[in-house]
Amino acid sequence: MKTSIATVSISGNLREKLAAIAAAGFDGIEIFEQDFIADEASPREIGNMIRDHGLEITLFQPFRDFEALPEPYRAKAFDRAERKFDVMQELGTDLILICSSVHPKSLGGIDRSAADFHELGERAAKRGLRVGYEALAWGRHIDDHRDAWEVVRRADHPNTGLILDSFHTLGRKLDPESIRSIPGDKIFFVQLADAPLIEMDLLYWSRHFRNMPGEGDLDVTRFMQAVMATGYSGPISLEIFNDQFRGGNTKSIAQDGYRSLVALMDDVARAEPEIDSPTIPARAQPLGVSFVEFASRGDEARDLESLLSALAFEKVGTHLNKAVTLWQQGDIRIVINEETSGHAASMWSARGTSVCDLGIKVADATAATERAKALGADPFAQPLGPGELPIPAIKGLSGSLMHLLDDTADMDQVWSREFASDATPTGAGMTHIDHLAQTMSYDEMLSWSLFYTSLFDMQKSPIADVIDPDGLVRSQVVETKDGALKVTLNGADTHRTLAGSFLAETFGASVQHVALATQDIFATLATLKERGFETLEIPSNYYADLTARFDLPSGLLAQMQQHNVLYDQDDSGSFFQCYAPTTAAGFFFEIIQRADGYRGFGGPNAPFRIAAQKRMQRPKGVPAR
Ligand SMILES: O=C(O)c1ccc(O)c(O)c1
Ligand SMILES: [Mg+2]
Repeated sequence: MKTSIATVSISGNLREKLAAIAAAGFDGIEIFEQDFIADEASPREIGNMIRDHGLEITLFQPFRDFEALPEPYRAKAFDRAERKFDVMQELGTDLILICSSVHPKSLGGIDRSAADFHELGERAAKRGLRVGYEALAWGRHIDDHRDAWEVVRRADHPNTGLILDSFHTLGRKLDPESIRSIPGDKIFFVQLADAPLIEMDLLYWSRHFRNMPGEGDLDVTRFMQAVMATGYSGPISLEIFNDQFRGGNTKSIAQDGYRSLVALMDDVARAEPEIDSPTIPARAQPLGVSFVEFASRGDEARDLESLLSALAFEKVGTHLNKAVTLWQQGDIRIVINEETSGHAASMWSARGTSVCDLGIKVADATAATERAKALGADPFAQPLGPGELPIPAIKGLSGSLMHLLDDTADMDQVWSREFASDATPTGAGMTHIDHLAQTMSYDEMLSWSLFYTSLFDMQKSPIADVIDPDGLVRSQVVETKDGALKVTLNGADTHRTLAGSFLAETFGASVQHVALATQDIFATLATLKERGFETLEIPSNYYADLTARFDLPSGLLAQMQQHNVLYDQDDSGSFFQCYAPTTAAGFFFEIIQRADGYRGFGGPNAPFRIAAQKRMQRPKGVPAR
């Protein structure tokens, strides 16, 4: 099946768009009229340029306000169509999209429209062209794909067909099952878009908020299942009108698009096994975080080591061949990489001390890597030194790296083999990494949530607002059903927020905090206190408010206040959390205890935590700004 994307979906001029679309792996483009009118080359030259990129022009669009007009408008509409046919022949494409009319003079009437489409089909046939009719969700008389199909059916011309667009069907809450009764050969083209569920005017929603399948809340998979059931075999094409994407990174938005299409078609094949069979491995099941690796150097590395020591981590090994050390507590492994060449070195040069690599444990690392590659991720490999194990890795987003580990091929022995370490120090009782918190610019949140949910069997939560004293941060949880891997994505709009200043300090690093789980936070903190560990100070106002919000025993409250522990409670259980001081760049560790199956992340405490961290970062006596 051919993949395609509309040129409106990404930013840049036509040439930049073509390069990015071809590089991402698409077979073709829907060319938007504006995109080629704005270019200085002739339609013929543009057509050749597109083909030189190895791309096909799957569709020319849009053509508006054509059908059911009275004279003299009707004749004019046919003349306009003939002019567009000229352009299409120059460009070298045979299909035009005609969207349902919003013209104030349009008379409507299924048979009137059908007659117009019969005649247009006849004129198109003379030139070897085809016309496709799409119901805009806000069309004046036709706003439902079922009515558009009735027009096409009655037009009864081999060169006139239907165009389906998931947004117009799902955005209007029309049942996509109704597509199953349309003959597949009369569907000339299929456009796909998702969108977040927000109550607003349909036209405005469609033109500004569409996003890639899987990034929003519409059931695009079910829509596509119905399309495939008809026997449709034409291109599947993304048509995404989105303000962020129009201003985003051309290359990475195109890559997101390709990733979303591959994941969608895999979902469709798995949901409709009678129609298609999957061709790529299923989403990988993450089993947890195997390691977090920091790129660091010199004094910065010593500072990080002091922080880890204060948190009762032990240095349990040094790498066979490299300037890399392993720090451990329970099942938590922190790797400090001070190599002067390779990935960590370049990350350190660009970003200073920051997380440069994540190890994710999965059931089958080879299958997970295969899936990642099929979704467009680049595999990553560095030359292996003597005694080193080949562990598959992929490049993530924004320069990040992810290793995928399983228990085969001796991968579980990497620590003993490469670091001569079999120790499992208990330290202060922290057992495993509960979650990772990634910071990014707000614009990158969709890319990251798609990255995780398309590669792994993980679900995303709705986006929540977190109030920073200096701005808003948007936060979203991406996690497995069983909670084995939990990642929070935090999107910053301004550099003045804590998250935003971390991004600026580290030039786009991603993991800003790592949450470490303990079964008994007070025992852990008592041990850490003996080692001179100091937690982030929480003001007494917070504890006064806790007393008002929850019915807590006074002994517990005093204990929390003594250790600067924050508390949350909901239907799922209760939660204790406390924070280590932030590093110079703004990275920090959090220590948490979940009780009675609490599933949240202490969201209500975030504004107080952020305010406290900002106070701690600011030298005393210096005003905020
Ligand atoms: O917003 C529009 O006008 C518009 C134009 C062409 C399309 O294919 C579409 O889905 C919407
Ligand atoms: Mg459309």
